[in-house]
Amino acid sequence: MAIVKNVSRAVSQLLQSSGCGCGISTVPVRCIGVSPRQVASDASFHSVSFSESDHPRVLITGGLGQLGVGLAKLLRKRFGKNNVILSDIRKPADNIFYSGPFIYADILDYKNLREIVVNNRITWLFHYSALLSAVGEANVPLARAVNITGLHNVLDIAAEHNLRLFVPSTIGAFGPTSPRDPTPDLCIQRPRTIYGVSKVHAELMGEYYHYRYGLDFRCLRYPGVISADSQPGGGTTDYAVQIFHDAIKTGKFQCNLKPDTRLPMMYIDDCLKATLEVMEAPAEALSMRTYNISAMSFTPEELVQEVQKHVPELQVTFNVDEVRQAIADSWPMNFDDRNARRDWGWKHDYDLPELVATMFSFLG
Ligand SMILES: NC(=O)c1ccc[n+]([C@@H]2O[C@H](COP(=O)([O-])OP(=O)(O)OC[C@H]3O[C@@H](n4cnc5c(N)ncnc54)[C@H](O)[C@@H]3O)[C@@H](O)[C@H]2O)c1
Ligand SMILES: C[C@@H](O)[C@H](N)C(=O)O
Repeated sequence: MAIVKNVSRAVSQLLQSSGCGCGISTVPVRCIGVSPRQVASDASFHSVSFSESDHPRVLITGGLGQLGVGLAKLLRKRFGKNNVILSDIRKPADNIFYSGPFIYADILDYKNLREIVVNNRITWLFHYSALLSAVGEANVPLARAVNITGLHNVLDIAAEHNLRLFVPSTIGAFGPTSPRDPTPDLCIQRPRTIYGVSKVHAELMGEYYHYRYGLDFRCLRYPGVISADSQPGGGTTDYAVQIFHDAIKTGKFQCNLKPDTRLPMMYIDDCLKATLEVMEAPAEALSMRTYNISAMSFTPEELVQEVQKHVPELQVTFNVDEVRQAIADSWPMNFDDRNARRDWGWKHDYDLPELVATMFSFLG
């Protein structure tokens, strides 16, 4: 009976505690271990287990997708090649395999993931594994497993081993009842895709673990990301990458969204820069744990006009994919990222003309 009273007193203190959550590591409920995997009671609140002068030891999950290889490159430049381990369940191409440490890691295999974290003394984890919006709708059970069960494994391991954890969220975490122009950080979030639902779940679970167990959880809501040297993994914004390849290869592009569908977008370098910056930001600068980030917002029509400045002969037709269109129509048109700009100095480098010029100079 006494234990029950202590627990409920601790829980109510915890729920009443504001923003920073300092001192939560002493809350006795953590020792009792409500977490199925017994989060360690001595986990320090700001979970940096390396000294400030040391480099973090980094693991990237789902690293062979559109964003992971670029992130590994950026982090290796900053922290040293051998301090950044790229992982996935797919086989890496030769150039990736020989560019730095690569390891097999299935995020659904809790023990394997924990072993990797322990054996490699990981201190920072970037959790990129996911099924994106369009492929998620095509395979809901798999999306649920990877995006939700996988996240649970990652959260528990991160809390248990005192990791700083980055989980990307997305414009897809909003839905038709959210304000769309612009979409602020805090508003109604009722997405209608399994991808969006799993990302809202990730935001909430990460923040819950932060306040409850002191997990150093950091999250950015990415816009649609555009890159030249990596292919997107089955999202609604993929058209904005495909157009460049088709313009160069065939001079013909078939767009699967309506010409006036406005969505927030970002060049990959800005996206990865923001990711590193928020991970390096001092904890006291972060008034929130989940931030919108924004750079530009355009429609297929506007993108085509800009692309045609470089490839005037490009022929464009529209063949709307109903699933993707319905998703896009429920997403933000413009993203309000004032909090990121104020708290940790976020600033994008690429607008639409700069992005298009960069893509063409990269793709030749
Ligand atoms: N690319 C974008 O436009 C964008 C926008 C917003 C948010 N994000 C988020 O950023 C992250 C990275 O996105 P991306 O575009 O590189 O995704 P992607 O689809 O290109 O890559 C995801 C990777 O996850 C891997 N994966 C799938 N199941 C796995 C499992 N069981 N264990 C380990 N890995 C597994 C896949 O093999 C794949 O390489 C995702 O979480 C995504 O939601 C991306
Ligand atoms: C926006 C983002 O999360 C992804 N590119 C998708 O379209 O699903």
